[in-house]
Amino acid sequence: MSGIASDGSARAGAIRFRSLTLGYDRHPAVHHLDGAVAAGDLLAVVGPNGAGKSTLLKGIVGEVRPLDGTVEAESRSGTIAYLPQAAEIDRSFPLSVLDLVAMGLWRPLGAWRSLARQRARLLDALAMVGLTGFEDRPIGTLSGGQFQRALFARLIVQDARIILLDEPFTGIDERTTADLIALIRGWHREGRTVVAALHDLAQVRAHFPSTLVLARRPIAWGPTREVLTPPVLARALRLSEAWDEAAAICRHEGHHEGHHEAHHEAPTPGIAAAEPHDHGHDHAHHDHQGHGHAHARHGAVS
Ligand SMILES: Nc1ncnc2c1ncn2[C@@H]1O[C@H](COP(=O)(O)OP(=O)(O)OP(=O)(O)O)[C@@H](O)[C@H]1O
Repeated sequence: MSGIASDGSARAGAIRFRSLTLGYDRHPAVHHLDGAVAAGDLLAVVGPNGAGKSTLLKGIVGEVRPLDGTVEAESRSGTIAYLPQAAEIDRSFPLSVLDLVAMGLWRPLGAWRSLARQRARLLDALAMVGLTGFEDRPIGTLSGGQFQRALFARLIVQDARIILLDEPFTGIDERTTADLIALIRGWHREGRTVVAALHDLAQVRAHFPSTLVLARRPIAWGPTREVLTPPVLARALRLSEAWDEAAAICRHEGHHEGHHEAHHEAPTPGIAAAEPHDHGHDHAHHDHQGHGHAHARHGAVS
């Protein structure tokens, strides 16, 4: 099952990008992304610093609005669980571990209506991340690894179909990382869609069947062993370094704004390369159906 309905809309658990451009103050950070994450995929998003990985996750969850194109995921209301980068989370808030995890109970009137059942569910989640006994600890007193475990417990109780993780293991000890990877693999077995921005390529190779290599725009997308090759990674780095930070949004119609080296790169042969949409900058050949855009192989799932 691809997760994409016959009308092209995203089915439960799938995420569909159509010529998606995301950015800040009209400066694109992710440029013309086409394709789909199939329901149930376990996808790593890799790329150099500033490649747009966090921005892409924020675009999926709705925190950053598209400058152009669309992103369609199952639902924005509660069915997407999102773990931001650690640096974005305020730990000084006076909250107990149990309170933090309880924030994941987004369906208070649903299956976990009774307080006793809610509490049992929270305790189960804490047990799954190895934090039994930590319920009343203020979150400010936890170690980095313990705090990350608590955040994973919150993801567990969210019970979401789509789970987005932004560098979940950065600065986290090996033991915790191994435990959290086991949880992620469990989510994959359960058929949830997991998308994680990661820097450790060995981790990606070992645990993530699919990878999207991003350098502001998609460089390659497909089975990890096919896309995580030295030429692809070198190209991602080159394109990222060549990116013009001040580039304005490159629109389908209108004049040619935002020209930069990325648009002139030739395809890397033999990979599921997502090609630049505007070789020669001939915008007249493009339209809003995405004609003229090469699609990542993975993105062509149907
Ligand atoms: N709130 C913001 N306002 C303006 N520009 C931003 C904002 N957040 C990110 N950017 C810019 O968007 C680009 C992409 O950043 P993003 O954080 O998505 O990259 P990343 O691939 O996650 O990087 P890293 O691996 O360093 O975390 C960068 O040039 C960054 O400076």
